[in-house]
Amino acid sequence: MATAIISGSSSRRWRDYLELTKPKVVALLVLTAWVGMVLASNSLAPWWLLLSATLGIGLLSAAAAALNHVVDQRIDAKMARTHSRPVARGRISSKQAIVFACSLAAAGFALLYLAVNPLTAWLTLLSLFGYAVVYTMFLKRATPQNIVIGGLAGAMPPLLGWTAVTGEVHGYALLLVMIIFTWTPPHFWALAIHRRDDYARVNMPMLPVTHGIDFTKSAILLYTLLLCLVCLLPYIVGMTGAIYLVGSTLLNLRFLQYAWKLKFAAGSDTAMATFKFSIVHLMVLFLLLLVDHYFKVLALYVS
Ligand code: HEM
Ligand SMILES: CC(C)=CCC/C(C)=C/CC/C(C)=C/COP(=O)(O)OP(=O)(O)O
Repeated sequence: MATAIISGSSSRRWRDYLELTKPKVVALLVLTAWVGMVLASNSLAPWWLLLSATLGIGLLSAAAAALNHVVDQRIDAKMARTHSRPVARGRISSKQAIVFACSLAAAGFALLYLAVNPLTAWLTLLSLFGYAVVYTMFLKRATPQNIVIGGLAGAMPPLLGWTAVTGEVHGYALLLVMIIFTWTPPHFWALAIHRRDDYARVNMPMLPVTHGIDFTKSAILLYTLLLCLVCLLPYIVGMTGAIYLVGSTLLNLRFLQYAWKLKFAAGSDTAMATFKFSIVHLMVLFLLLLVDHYFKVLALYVS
């Protein structure tokens, strides 16, 4: 009985620490970093480099997410979506969460610096700073453009993956960053429409609170259109081939359909459905980039 209680509570604790790291978000961030690593070269980098870069970028992203839980604990406690988070509820103290985040960050930075390269280590640390400090502590509370500007931190991983393999910043990697940067507003504002009252209650100046739901729907539609154009760029500059072009166009048309419905024929669940689709969209888009790349490399070997 006692063992069951102890193991029950230690597994709860373990899950609380895992929750601090926003594992699903970090998983998608790491996937986009992987795409940067793979597309950076026609041959696969050594396995130890890929592993160190994946772990390092993942650890620093997880640390950034944990710091966000500490900074936001008061507002998290008041919002329905976040009220049961471990720091907001007091199951993990601020001090414990900070020690946890700093340990992850130190391990991730050391791994990147020593096993990958200093450029990647510093750029990843800058992304952590951009999210945990610039976005969470300042922008989020200051302007409805918070997630547009702050979105740059979350858009960085493809560039981090690219520099991990090549040691330099390349225009192609910046195109991948631009894709995530333009994807972020429709991704977040769709959720913010659904959760508008939550954000209003804690005085967060999110776009649906400051400019209304109708304005936000127009902004989502316009950013989704912009995203369709930005997604064409990798094909136009010769970075990707026909598989990517066809696949990304189909995905973007579907995203556009969601955004159109949200603006002109929304039901009570359309905003949430759009938010959920945004995640599938980005994941499939980046998997498509991988598939397209492997076909391109295969064609090179065959010819
Ligand atoms: C400033 C930029 C961003 C903002 C403000 C934002 C906001 C959010 C919010 C509020 C949620 C809901 C979380 C929850 O319910 O616990 C969420 C979920 C999610 N976001 Fe973002 N996001 C951003 C960027 C990104 C990026 C860059 C990625 C990945 C590349 C991403 C991937 C995800 C995923 C996978 C989920 C689902 C998490 C789950 O179901 O637990 N987000 N996002
Ligand atoms: C090193 C590196 C690449 C850092 C990026 C880290 C990171 C976790 C980016 C994702 C962005 C995100 C989940 C924003 C939501 O924050 P929020 O506070 O608006 O959402 P919440 O209310 O759910 O906490």
